[in-house]
Amino acid sequence: MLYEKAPAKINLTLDVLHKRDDGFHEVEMIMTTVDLADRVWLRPTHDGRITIKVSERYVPNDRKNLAYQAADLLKRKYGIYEGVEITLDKKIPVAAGLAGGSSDAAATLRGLNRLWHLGLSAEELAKIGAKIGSDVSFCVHGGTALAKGRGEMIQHLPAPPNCWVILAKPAISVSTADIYRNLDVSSVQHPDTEGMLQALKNGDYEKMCASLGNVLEPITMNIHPQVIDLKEKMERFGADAVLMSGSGPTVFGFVRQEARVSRIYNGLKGFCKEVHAVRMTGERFLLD
Ligand SMILES: C[C@](O)(CO)[C@H](O)COP(=O)(O)OP(=O)(O)OC[C@H]1O[C@@H](n2ccc(N)nc2=O)[C@H](O)[C@@H]1O
Ligand SMILES: Nc1ncnc2c1ncn2[C@@H]1O[C@H](COP(=O)(O)OP(=O)(O)OP(=O)(O)O)[C@@H](O)[C@H]1O
Repeated sequence: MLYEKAPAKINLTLDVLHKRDDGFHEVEMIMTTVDLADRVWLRPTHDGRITIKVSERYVPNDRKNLAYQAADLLKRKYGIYEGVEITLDKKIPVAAGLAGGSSDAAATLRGLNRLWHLGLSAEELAKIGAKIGSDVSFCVHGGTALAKGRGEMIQHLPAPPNCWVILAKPAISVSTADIYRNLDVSSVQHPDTEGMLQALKNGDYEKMCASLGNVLEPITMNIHPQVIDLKEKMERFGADAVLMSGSGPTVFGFVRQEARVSRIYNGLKGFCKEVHAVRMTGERFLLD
């Protein structure tokens, strides 16, 4: 039995440059991993099958599961006869904008690379991962990165300055495809990606807070006003800066002062079931 950690990501910036001919959007976004992680166990079996065990009600346990797709891709590509039982212990909220499914798929790729002795590099795994979803390539590497293209072109960046991150997910589900579909590319307010790159390079907390931006935020807020409400509450409770992650609906807030963390956490817990206080790990997966 082999274990892999599958951490969530947040978007420090998310910009859309244009809509491509293949229907996807050309993005430019800065992502970083946080220490809220699913746990993935891989057990070799002799029946040649891929099986998924997961207790979360809303997570599929068949080929719709992104971890299944990851195993299936590797198995076919490298002609593996062995089977594998994949057990997912979900800690990352589902359909939250935190790349939970993508990270499970990425962890499965890293784990099966070890279990099946494939000897693939992180770059090779990330390329395979891109076939499953746009966020999988980043999740294979983890850490902090600028992602371009559909999300699969990765440039590594320094870890963000140290602070607390409060994550809060309203009890609604958001379809990423719907949000992109509702985006009018000609009218987006582009975030300050350059400012964020400088903030990371210089370890500048204030500049990081000032440079947060996500072009999908107003789209999701328009459809789900609960996200506006949550962002306002987090700001009022004392977060230094607040933004929606990915296509939402999770909202995250940065806080440096320890005393404020519990105030914000407890304040939000009153009306939001899924609240977490985490750190940005900056931890990158280096494969040998
Ligand atoms: C919102 C983000 O999570 C930010 O990190 C990603 O851009 C989306 O990543 P993801 O959920 O892995 O996305 P995918 O599963 O590849 O695509 C879901 C849907 O989102 C839309 N999509 C996604 C990525 C992209 N660059 N342009 C798009 O238009 C497409 O309609 C696609 O059918
Ligand atoms: N391993 C998995 N964990 C969670 N959901 C999964 C998984 N595999 C497939 N899914 C499906 O994917 C949908 C989106 O879940 P996920 O948690 O990956 O969304 P997300 O955090 O919004 O992802 P992203 O930020 O990449 O857009 C779920 O509703 C579920 O049906």
